[in-house]
Amino acid sequence: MPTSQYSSLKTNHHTKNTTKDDHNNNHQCSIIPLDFKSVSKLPESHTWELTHPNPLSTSESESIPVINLSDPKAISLMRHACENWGIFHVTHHGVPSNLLREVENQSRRLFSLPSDQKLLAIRSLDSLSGYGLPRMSTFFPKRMWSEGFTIIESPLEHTRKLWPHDHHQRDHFCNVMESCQKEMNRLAEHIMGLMFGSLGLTQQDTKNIKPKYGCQNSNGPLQLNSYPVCPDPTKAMGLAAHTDSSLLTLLLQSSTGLQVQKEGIGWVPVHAVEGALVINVGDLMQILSNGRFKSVLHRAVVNKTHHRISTAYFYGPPKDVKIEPLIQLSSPFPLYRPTTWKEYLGIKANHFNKALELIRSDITKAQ
Ligand SMILES: C=C1C[C@]23C[C@H]1CC[C@H]2[C@@]12CCC[C@@](C)(C(=O)O1)[C@H]2[C@@H]3C(=O)O
Ligand SMILES: O=C(O)CCC(=O)C(=O)O
Ligand SMILES: [Fe+2]
Repeated sequence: MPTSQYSSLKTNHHTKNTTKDDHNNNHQCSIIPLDFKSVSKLPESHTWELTHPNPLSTSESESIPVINLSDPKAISLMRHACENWGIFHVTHHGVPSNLLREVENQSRRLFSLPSDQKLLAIRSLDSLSGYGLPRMSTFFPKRMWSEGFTIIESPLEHTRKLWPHDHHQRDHFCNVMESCQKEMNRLAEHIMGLMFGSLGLTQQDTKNIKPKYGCQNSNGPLQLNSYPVCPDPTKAMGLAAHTDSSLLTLLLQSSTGLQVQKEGIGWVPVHAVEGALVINVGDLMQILSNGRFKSVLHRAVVNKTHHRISTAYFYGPPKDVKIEPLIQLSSPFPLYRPTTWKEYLGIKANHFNKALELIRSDITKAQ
């Protein structure tokens, strides 16, 4: 197992005034998902005080843009989508549909294992990979109605624990997820190129910038999310509102459940579009574009009738690469100071939604 570039990150925001035991208990509670099959009523621990009424139904002009990547207008549509929404669908993306179907099948297979078997692959205190509740769970008093499996670089370490004897299943799962990482990485790099174009960078600028991000990270983090059928969806939360730390996130959702916050409107559903992938702008892209592209606040809701699965690929720079506002976009001054993805994940682990604010450059704080 290669040492992960993120493995030294620790979450220590909840250690104040607690003993080591409290800390471990607290952490265990915030990492171990419920055995969803064993409950028929929404437990108090999973009942959120703020109920979330159905989002506004969207009229044509308010729905998330769908961009056909083979359309010559894709670049200008992308600029509009990134400035106004921070999220869009892409079609004609080149990722084989049978691979996407198989990613979902394999993910269902993993999450339908008995709870005690899944717990063999539980994420450890100081690592990002493995089975468990979303990492941001410690920031919320209530538990989310979901479980996740995070793959950092390779799924092998954890799948060995899930399927110790079934080599065939394990190899198949790993092959499918690794192909998914490769395909998603290729697509993310293509979309990054289009985004640079849409920010007004010349082809030469793009050529100079791209090698900084590319290649080394061809198997970036993959997050499998599972949202089991919920007895009382209006009082539960699948994944609480957050932005992603990545440059871009590529999401496969085969049924609707994702919602985004739109200024002046509220929560807008991102309907599943057959064959499409959802692309959202992450915090590092907001930094790189000097605030032109907004990292979008989003959440996932649950439902009463079907077990929803989603898969997110987080595209970001290699570990030592500093991300800072592009010089071409930094007039009159850069809004953010340079940071690496690794450093930023550490800040996010401690300060969650305040992380972006914390790396605003001194010059803007002095204003
Ligand atoms: C590379 C990443 C990106 C992570 C951390 C790490 C692995 C898991 C990702 C998520 C997935 C769920 C939402 C989020 C907010 C979370 O809690 O874990 C994400 C977080 C981030 O985008 O910051
Ligand atoms: O399940 C979804 O639609 C959203 C998943 C997500 O936001 C994430 O994994 O970061
Ligand atoms: Fe997300």
